[in-house]
Amino acid sequence: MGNSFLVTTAIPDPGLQLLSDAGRVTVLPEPPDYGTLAALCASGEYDVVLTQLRDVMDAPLLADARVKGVSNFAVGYNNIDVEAATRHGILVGNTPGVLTDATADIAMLLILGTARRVVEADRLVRDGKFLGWEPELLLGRDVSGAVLGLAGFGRIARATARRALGFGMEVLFSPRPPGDRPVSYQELGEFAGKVRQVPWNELVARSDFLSLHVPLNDQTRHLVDAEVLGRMKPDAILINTARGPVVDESALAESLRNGTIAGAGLDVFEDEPRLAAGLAELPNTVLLPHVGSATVAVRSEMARLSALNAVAIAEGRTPPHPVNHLARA
Ligand SMILES: NC(=O)C1=CN([C@@H]2O[C@H](COP(=O)(O)OP(=O)(O)OC[C@H]3O[C@@H](n4cnc5c(N)ncnc54)[C@H](O)[C@@H]3O)[C@@H](O)[C@H]2O)C=CC1
Ligand SMILES: O=CC(=O)O
Repeated sequence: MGNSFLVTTAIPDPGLQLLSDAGRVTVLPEPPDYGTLAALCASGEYDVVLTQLRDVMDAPLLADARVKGVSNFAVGYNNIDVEAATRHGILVGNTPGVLTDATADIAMLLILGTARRVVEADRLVRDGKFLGWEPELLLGRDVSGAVLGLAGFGRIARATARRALGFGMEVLFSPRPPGDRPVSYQELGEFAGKVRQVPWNELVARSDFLSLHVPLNDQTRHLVDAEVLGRMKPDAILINTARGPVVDESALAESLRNGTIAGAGLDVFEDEPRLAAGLAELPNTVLLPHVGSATVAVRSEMARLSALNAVAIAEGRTPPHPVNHLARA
């Protein structure tokens, strides 16, 4: 019972129970700012810190941290400098898989919601402006037959492809944009013959819906910038459930304003919780507050995985979902 865990924000059951079965647990009353988190990590009082994706664990913080590990309550770990963690002998864990379907549901919801103008339609009814069926009221666009372009072809992209095929969409993908990586027939698995790999430039030019499913890192930051937006079809819609900074959000707002592209469905923002100037006023957007994994069952599974990672690290074992590996002494 010598283990000690720092939890930066309370997590659902059974996470805290699993941690307290294995040691002493400190849950911070409110999300810590950078300085507070750095001081707590440097205090030597905690074996493992259980972080949220807004907790910045950068190289200077990790250099001074006296912890064995960081367990991130998320599959994405762009908030952690993993290279620095490895250098300082700090293990990192994440929560892959359990949130794949829920996040793909949100990608599909954004595709349907932008295509069928759901926010505008809802507002019209609530504003008392629905005066009865009209032949040309709020005409949207068809999803069936439209081309869905997937940037990335990992877990969430594949789950989105599965849904899109069910809706009769044509699915193209580019596995590691902006570069290329051939995906073998074998690797395509259930998708062989159903989806097609194309180079990034072709994906951008051909997609009616371009949906982003890459992690945020140095190669993917601003993957979609003004130049890429300018090469999309004027009636195309951008969907982002990955990370905000994968898109240059100011350039996106401008492109939506001036009709370079037709719409955007966003679950993530470049500087959360702030939005780029003007984005919230644009009617051709569906904007969600980063709720890709937000179901009761999924958050509970994420809590379980992040706690299991934390306990394993504290006890000197390899976590069930490691992001890095340390060289053996
Ligand atoms: N909106 C939300 O609430 C959620 C957002 N996410 C985001 O979705 C991302 C994808 O999650 P998964 O599909 O589970 O990940 P994954 O690791 O299964 O798939 C990532 C894909 O991106 C590709 N990729 C392209 N460029 C890359 C690069 N430069 N470096 C590394 N990989 C590159 C990989 O090859 C792979 O096909 C997460 O990293 C996270 O940022 C994940 C869960 C919920
Ligand atoms: O954005 C959420 C994640 O799990 O990553």
